[in-house]
Amino acid sequence: MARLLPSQPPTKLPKDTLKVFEALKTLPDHYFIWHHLAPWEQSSPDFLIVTYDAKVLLVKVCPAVHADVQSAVQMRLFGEPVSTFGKMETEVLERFVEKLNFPQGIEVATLVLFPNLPDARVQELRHTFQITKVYWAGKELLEGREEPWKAYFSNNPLPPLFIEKVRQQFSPEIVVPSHMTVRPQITRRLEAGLTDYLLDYDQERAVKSDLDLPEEDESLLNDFRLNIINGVAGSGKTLILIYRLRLLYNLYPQKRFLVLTHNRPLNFDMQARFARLNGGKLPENIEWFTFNGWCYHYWPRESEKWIEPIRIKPREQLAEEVCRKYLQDLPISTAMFLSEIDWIKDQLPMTREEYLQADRRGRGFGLSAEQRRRVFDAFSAYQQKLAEENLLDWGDVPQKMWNFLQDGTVVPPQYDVVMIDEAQFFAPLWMQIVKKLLKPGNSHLFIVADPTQGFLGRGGSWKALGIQARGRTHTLRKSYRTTLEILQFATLFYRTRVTEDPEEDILSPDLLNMPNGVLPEILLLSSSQDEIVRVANEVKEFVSRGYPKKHLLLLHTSQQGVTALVQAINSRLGKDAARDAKNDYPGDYVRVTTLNAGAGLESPIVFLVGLRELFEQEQSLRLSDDERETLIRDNTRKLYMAITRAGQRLVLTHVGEPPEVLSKIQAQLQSA
Ligand SMILES: Nc1ncnc2c1ncn2[C@@H]1O[C@H](COP(=O)(O)OP(=O)(O)OP(=O)(O)O)[C@@H](O)[C@H]1O
Repeated sequence: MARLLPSQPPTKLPKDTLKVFEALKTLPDHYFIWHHLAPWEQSSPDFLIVTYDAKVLLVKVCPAVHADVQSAVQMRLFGEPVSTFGKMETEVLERFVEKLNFPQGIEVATLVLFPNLPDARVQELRHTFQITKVYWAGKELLEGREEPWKAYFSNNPLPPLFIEKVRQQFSPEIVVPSHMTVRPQITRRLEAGLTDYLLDYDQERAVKSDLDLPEEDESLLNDFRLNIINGVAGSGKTLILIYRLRLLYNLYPQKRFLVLTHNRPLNFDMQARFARLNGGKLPENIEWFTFNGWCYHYWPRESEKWIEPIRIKPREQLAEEVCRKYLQDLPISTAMFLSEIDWIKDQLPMTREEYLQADRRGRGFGLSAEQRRRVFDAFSAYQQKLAEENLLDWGDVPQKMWNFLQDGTVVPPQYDVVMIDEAQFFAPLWMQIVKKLLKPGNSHLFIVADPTQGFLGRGGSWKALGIQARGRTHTLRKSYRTTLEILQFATLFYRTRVTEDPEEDILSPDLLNMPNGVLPEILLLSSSQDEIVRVANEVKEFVSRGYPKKHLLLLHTSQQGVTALVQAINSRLGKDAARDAKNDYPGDYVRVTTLNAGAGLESPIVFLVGLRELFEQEQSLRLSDDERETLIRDNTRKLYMAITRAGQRLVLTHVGEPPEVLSKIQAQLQSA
């Protein structure tokens, strides 16, 4: 069967186009066929067909029936202007080819297809109307045989760059303009006048599968339609989400959309990217939130006041106090206790009994039945203390929201489409809440994630998130963001430090054909102050060499570090030369943010700063073996994510001797 994209038409097609659609499907599988989609470009051929030997045919369907022909011929006989019979379709094809502006000798064949008329009649008319370049064909072509089609393709194969140009013009919905990508330009392409890229075939499939949104009265068999994209860092997941959103929004402009992320900088970044694709506009029926931001927005303030969640330090103190009182004699540190609190709050609200029975696999440390009882008592005491002081954890926000949804205090909007980026950071409870936001019976849930960057560290999996991923998942292994050196560095770093992973969710990148670049650089500094000064100077140097400020992204392990970096850069380059990416849309400034908030961002040049803090924690003598292992795994995922933010240059800074693993990997890459 031919490969057709999309494999199902998204909207109700005119019956004749649908007939052609179905007939094209029956061609053999070495035919690649695209159906015109971009709703903002009405006047286009309906189908683009490319054979395995690079021959190309553009097809426009003409719905004319016998009666139209009769009147057209009569009009002609009486010397009246000929009706639009077949003419409009022919002109669309001619204009398309003209716009391609190919040099002489490079030809693209074109065909108007008449599914309601016999071929003999169609040829007669073509002759009468003196059509020369564009072929016309009648309904016999739809009988499902390959042979008759062959006659309409041009004789010579089209060189690949020309095929790409045809595809760019035919499918604007998958064009990646140069300002939307960090992928380097290739001279050969530039010489051919190609500055933009296209989504690759797998990406395009991910954008275009299951685009149909049923009408209100047509329910899907399941609650909602699910699509998951699992992809390595930089494989275009965010891009795919945005492109799919643009398509769906244009196909169904009245529907209600929700885009959720885990962190604020990514949320701003996505809105900016979408606006750029959408003529600078952010439509009102698309809502953009971080998950917590959504809860904040829909919080029922009239029944329960919003309380600003407790900050990290006082939270640790509170947990330490409780730990000392309830868990002192057990090998459970404050960090473990806090992690257990987070885990409990990530699940649907749990009673004591449910916690004692809960499946804690993948948590990194085991607890006996007695220890569980004690931990739950400590947890209850912790909750009690929070309540007494009128405080709240971030983890309580979704817990409360769940209850509000259950008892009807909050009646949430019902979205037709919910899209989640960086879903690896979503907790099971968040997913349960998301499911409640989907319009029952006819909605879409589209999820993109890179498990390597996230959730396995929290003991998660799609299953644990309540998501039936089987058969609904697309996998993307090719990274477009970064260089071979940077991706190899990230992969080696990951593999050296995390050896035993439940392999099912780990994705190995496809390193073939990746562009080369410089090796990641490791700067060693003598103090944290030196580190800030050095990085600020390096930034100044890049800017003075002409690099745009927005091409620099700095990720620091701590919020204080972020503030110090912003100040140091601004004192060198002027007010607002650097800003915390958590608070703003991307602009012409150096983005600085915490390592955690860096997920989903990217930049040609990336600095990772304050790494000592991260590695030092791992050496702490207070950690049990289990805890150390968990921490190493979490830090590794975090750093893997951070390293893969870089497009072309990566600089890591470390105060004092770097951990062996960094020097080892660098040496390994240098000798390769
Ligand atoms: N086919 C493509 N052609 C050109 N550029 C591409 C293509 N696919 C992706 N890109 C670019 O590669 C970069 C990475 O894409 P994106 O941010 O969507 O990846 P991601 O999978 O979401 O990454 P991560 O999970 O690491 O944040 C972006 O600059 C994007 O525009």
